[in-house]
Amino acid sequence: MPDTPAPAPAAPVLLGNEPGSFPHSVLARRHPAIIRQVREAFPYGPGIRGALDALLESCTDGVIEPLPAGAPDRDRWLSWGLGSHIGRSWFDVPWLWSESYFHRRLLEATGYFAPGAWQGVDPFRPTKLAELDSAETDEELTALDGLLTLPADEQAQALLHGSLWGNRADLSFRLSAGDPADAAPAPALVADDSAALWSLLPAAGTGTLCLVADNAGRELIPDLLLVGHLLSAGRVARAVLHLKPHPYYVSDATTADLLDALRRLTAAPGAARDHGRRLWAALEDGTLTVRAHPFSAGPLPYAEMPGDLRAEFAGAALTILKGDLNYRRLVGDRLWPPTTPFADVTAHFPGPVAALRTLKSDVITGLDAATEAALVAAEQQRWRTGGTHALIQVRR
Ligand SMILES: O=P(O)(O)OC[C@@]1(O)O[C@H](CO)[C@@H](O)[C@@H]1O
Repeated sequence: MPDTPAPAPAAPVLLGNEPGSFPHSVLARRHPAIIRQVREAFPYGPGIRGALDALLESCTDGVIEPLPAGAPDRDRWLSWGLGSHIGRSWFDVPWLWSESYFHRRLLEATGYFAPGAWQGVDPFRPTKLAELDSAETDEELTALDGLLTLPADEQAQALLHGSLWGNRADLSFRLSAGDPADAAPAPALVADDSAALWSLLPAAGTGTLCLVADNAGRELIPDLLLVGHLLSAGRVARAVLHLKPHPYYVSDATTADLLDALRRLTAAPGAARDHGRRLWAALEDGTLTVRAHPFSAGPLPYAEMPGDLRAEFAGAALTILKGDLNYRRLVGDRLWPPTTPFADVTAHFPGPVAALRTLKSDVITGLDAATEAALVAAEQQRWRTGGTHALIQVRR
């Protein structure tokens, strides 16, 4: 008999086929709303409008269809399971897969991948730029001046929280989220391993930080500020920023969004401009590098990441995964009992890993029983999806 008990069986993978569930509402309501938003973003001609209508029909009442024969990433999607999902309802395959393929098909419909006039045009750019140019962004940048007088540790903690709560700025989420006035009372932070996080980023650190970004605009800016601070404070020697290779989940950050954010910072007054200039210089001298790995916009959990990405994360002093979707991919997009240890479900990850996430889907692990009970008592299960709670979880 083995000394250690067998690991608990994995929890069920989330599907979108249960009416009334959050995943079902995303497929049935949020995706059609995203198609409507894209239809209005640009004066697309009849061909693209027709393709968007066809996608709407397919994703609500139809089945998953193959990619066109000439699609540049057709083989990659086949290796990600497309072959076994063709002909099935979007609601009956893993929710994570279904959402990811929806966003891939949406870009296809706008002509993003095919040679032609619309190739490479991000249908979400107008909303991303509006957010970047907003008065809220001005306020957040101005607030940086006030940080300068704080002791270094407090600055670091404030920038960590800025990056964490920046994850609320998710444009797809706003298409279906309730009024912020519905926001629930505390505990806002349902898990806080920030002490463990800082212990992995000591002063005079010689390691590399990987930050896997989530949304552009008001999330990417605080992510950049955090990365810039960790570099200039000497907690890491190098940083790698992982972005999406193409527009994804409405507001996910691409290289173009990084450049927009840097322009915004360097054009701002005060401390924001200094941060922007330091980040610019770090990119130029290679202490900050950027990746856009295809797997970052893939439909699979991180347990199935390819070897090159695994090797990169294995070599990092810490990998920070931002946002709800990265969390789902990290822990497997399963309906775990909330007290399932975070260390158990992230044991597959090749190096120290931290999740910074506001809660916007049912998936959750690593809560203590008292916290779960308090959340359920206050809000039933709404705390899981409302975006009003957040977590910092770390596995060394
Ligand atoms: O990863 P993010 O930007 O924090 O959140 C992505 C998100 O809005 O999309 C999914 C539903 O489409 C949910 O998991 C989550 O609410």
